[in-house]
Amino acid sequence: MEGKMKLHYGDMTDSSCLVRIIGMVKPTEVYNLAAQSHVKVSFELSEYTAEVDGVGTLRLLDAIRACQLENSVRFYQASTSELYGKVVEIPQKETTPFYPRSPYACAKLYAYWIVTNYREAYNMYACNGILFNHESPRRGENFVTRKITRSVAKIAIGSLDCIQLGNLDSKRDWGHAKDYVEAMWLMLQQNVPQDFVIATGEMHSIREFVEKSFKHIGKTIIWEGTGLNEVGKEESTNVIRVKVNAKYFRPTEVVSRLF
Ligand SMILES: C[C@H]1O[C@H](OP(=O)(O)OP(=O)(O)OC[C@H]2O[C@@H](n3cnc4c(=O)[nH]c(N)nc43)[C@H](O)[C@@H]2O)[C@@H](O)[C@@H](O)C1=O
Repeated sequence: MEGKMKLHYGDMTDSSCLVRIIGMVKPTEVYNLAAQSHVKVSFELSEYTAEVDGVGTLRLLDAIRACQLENSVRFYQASTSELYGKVVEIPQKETTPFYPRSPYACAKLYAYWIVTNYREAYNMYACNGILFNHESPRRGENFVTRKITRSVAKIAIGSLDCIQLGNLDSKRDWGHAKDYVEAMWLMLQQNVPQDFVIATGEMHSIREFVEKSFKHIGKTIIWEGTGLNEVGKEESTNVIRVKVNAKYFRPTEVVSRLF
C-alpha cells in the first residue's frame, strides 16, 4: 500500500471539506471509521462526540449525495456493540433493541439510524457493522487492553511499579482488529446491503486480562480487599501491582454484553 496511498486533510465537522474530498477522490467504497471513540471521554466531550460521531456521519452521507455518487458508492458505518449498552436480550443479534449507556453510544445510535434511513430513502448501498471490541497493537493507549499490556511491559523492565484501573469486573468480547476489518470489507461485497453483528462469542473480565498479562511476564497476581480498596499483589514478593482508581469508573457502564 505504501506509496499508493494518498492522504487528505479532513474533518467530520467540516461539510465543505468532506464534499471537496469525495468529489475529488470519487470513491467506490467509503468506510466511516471516523469518531471520538473513547466511551469515558464521551462523558466529558459529549457535544463534540455528538458532532463528530453522529452529525459527522450525516455530513459524510450528504457529501456523497452532493457529489451524486449515492448510486455508485458502497458505504460502511462503524456501528458498535455499545448500542446494546444495558442489554435487553441475550445473545444480542441484528434485531436486538438498543439501549445506549453513554454520550458515545447515543451519538452512534443517531449514526446507525441515519445510515439505515439513507439506505431506505435513497436506495444507497449502506451497511452498519455492529462490532464488538476489536483490539491490536495499534489500539490507542488509553483503551484498557493497551493500557494493561503497556503497563505490564513497563513493570517487566522495571520502569513502572503499579497500574491504576477502573472496573475490574467489567466484561468484554475482544476480537482481533485484523479479522474485523476483513468483515467490514466483506459487508461491502454482498449483493444487497445488510447490517451485521461481529463478535467472537466469548467474554472475559478486565481482571482475567490483568492476570493473563502478568502471567506472560512470569508473575502471578493475587487479589486482596474489595471495592476501591482492592489491590492486586505479586504473589512471590507481595508488591502491589494493581490498584483501583475511581477516576476510571464511568457514570454509566454497559451492564452485560453476553453474546
Ligand atoms: C465496542 C466499543 O469498544 C471500545 O469501548 P470500551 O469497551 O469502552 O473500551 P475500553 O477499552 O475503554 O474499556 C473496556 C472496559 O474496561 C473497563 N476499564 C477498567 N479500567 C479501565 C481503564 O483504566 N481504562 C479504560 N479505558 N477502561 C477500563 C471499562 O470500564 C470498560 O468496561 C471502543 O472501541 C468503543 O469505541 C467501542 O465502540
